[in-house]
Amino acid sequence: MSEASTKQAEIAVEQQHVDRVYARLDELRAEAEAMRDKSYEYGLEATPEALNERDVMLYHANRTLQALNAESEGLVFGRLDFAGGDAVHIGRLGIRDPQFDNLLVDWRAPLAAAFYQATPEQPLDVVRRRVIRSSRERVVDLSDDLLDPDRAPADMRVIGDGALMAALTRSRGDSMRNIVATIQKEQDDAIRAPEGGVTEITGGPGTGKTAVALHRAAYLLYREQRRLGGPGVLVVGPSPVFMSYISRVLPSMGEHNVELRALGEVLDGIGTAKIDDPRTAEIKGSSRMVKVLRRALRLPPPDAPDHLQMFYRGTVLKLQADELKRIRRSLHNKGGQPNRYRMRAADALLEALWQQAKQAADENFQPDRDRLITEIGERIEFHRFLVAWWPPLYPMQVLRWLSDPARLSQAARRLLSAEEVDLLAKSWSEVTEWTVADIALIDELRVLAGPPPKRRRTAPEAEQARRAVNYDEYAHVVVDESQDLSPMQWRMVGRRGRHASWTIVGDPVQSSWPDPAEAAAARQEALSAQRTHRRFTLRTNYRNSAEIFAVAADAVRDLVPADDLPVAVRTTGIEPAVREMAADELPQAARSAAVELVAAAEGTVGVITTMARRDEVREWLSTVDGSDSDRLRVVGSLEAKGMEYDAVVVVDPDGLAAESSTGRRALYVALSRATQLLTVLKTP
Ligand SMILES: Nc1ncnc2c1ncn2[C@@H]1O[C@H](COP(=O)(O)OP(=O)(O)OP(=O)(O)O)[C@@H](O)[C@H]1O
Repeated sequence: MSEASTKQAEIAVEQQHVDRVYARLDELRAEAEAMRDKSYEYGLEATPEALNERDVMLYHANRTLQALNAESEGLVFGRLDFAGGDAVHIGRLGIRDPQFDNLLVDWRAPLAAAFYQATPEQPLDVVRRRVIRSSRERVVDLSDDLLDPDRAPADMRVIGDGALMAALTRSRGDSMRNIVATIQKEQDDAIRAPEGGVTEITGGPGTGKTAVALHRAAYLLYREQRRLGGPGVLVVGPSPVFMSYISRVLPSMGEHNVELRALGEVLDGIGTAKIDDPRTAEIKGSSRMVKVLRRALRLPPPDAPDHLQMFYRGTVLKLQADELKRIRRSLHNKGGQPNRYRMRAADALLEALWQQAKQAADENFQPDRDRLITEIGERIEFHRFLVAWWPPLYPMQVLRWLSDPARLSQAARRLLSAEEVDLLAKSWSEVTEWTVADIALIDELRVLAGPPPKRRRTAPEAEQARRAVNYDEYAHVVVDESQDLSPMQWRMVGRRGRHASWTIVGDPVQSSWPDPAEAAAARQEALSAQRTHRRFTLRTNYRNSAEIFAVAADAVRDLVPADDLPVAVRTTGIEPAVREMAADELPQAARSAAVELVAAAEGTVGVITTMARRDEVREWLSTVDGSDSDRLRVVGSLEAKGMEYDAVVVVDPDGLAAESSTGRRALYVALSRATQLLTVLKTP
């Protein structure tokens, strides 16, 4: 038989199995729907037991339907043939036939582990590993690894090789795909690591850290459903664009129960993608800000009255500015959250008024302590004073007050330089939208100030149905691009995972945080409750062609040990184009490069430039064909974090390298985003 017809014959064999799986899937879907309908009938009987049973049925029916309805593309993607002659098919979920025999083994089940772990050196009883590629319900391609030729039966057919290479060469779409069919052993070790403690995964660009982190989340949800399912899993990443890029991976594996949040969206109720200039972001992210904010909360509010005067039974009682200051100080010195001791503040003022009254006592004025406290405490003008002098503190308002440089200088004494105070005050004086770095500060203030009185009561049932605002009981937290979290962001994320186990993914070489030691200390504090710490390093770059990665690596080669750079496995024979031109020719050159790459590449084209010039470059390209489609995107270097495009134009690499103290690393990130084609446009 020719090679092509052998392949067609094997495809037909697999197609038969895939058809059985889809037929069974239809049956199971019908069963789940019937169960859901039945659960509604139970509800009509309305005894507590019936309601309880209905909830359990409904929960199971909905979960099953959700899993069955998850994108069914590539449902069956693998097969293992064992030495004894048995074979199993591996897929995105587990499916049994009516006799309860395996039709499809979930990739996360122990039986499927060999699909990822078996190697020719350690075949784990596997003779042949087969990757099956489908388009909808049709099998279109196969690729085999013969792991143990000595034990293969004589008639075993082995088709092609290189499922991984084929997967890597395909153009990428708008969103990240799941990689279940081609997960590599070093990646699988990290995915299947035990749940508890901290699992840290490092590796250079394109080594699959994000893919691994997401597959690990899916794996843990499957294996530890009881522990993780209720409290939930939080995945934190750099930007909303990135979150949307990765958002389909988990649902495509049937997992919907995961909260994905960009760093600017961790706090409930506000979301932002706006990024400060590097210097301002650096100050806002520094752990010095904890003390600055603590002090800011101790300052009197901007319009606080500077004295309190009350007429009481013909006598004037007056608390002067110094006395009010002393009372404020002693209240704060007790520690704790100011919003929680508004009553204590009232008591302290009333006590001070009583001391005045006591001193003013004579034969005509014989005040009684309890009476005075009750009478003045109930007066409307006393309440008005209290609200102005010790108002409820709302985090965003407190931050906005710091746009006054005098006030900020007071809070930042000996912590921030005059230049730093100016930069911060300026950034907050122009606030139309908060920045990503502000969110961590607002969250810190929220915790330091304590909850302000509730403005509106929500109905108790509604409260129960939703997770609490700023929920912090996640059972597992995944942090992606962790090298870029500032100390303040570590505090914010750490707060949400106090009872959680962690998966932390990053690459120190790509870090844009200028003080790694400070960030490491904050991270250690966030994870201080964890005793187990396991590390995995991924060394193969699956994204870039070797030609592209060689150019990217040049940007940092003298900054880091060679061992910290991954190895790109795929060669294309296409060298990146590096073009030099006069500054005034740059707009036209950028347009031409974008047009060329849109025509040459099948998928997405990213144009990456400095944060400062991204709007300008967007303007240059606004007339290019495809600029209004999703295929062509212009982003600043920080917005490119974690992203990938089939073709990339890097505009002004020297500007990128000079834009901040970690600019060279930002350039490394920009140059390592392309899967197929890279064009670099330099000016002298
Ligand atoms: N085993 C694999 N099989 C197929 N594709 C893979 C595999 N591992 C990684 N990839 C692909 O390689 C690309 C890079 O993966 P990913 O974005 O997870 O890398 P990363 O380490 O997070 O990169 P960066 O640090 O640059 O953000 C993705 O397109 C991913 O789908």
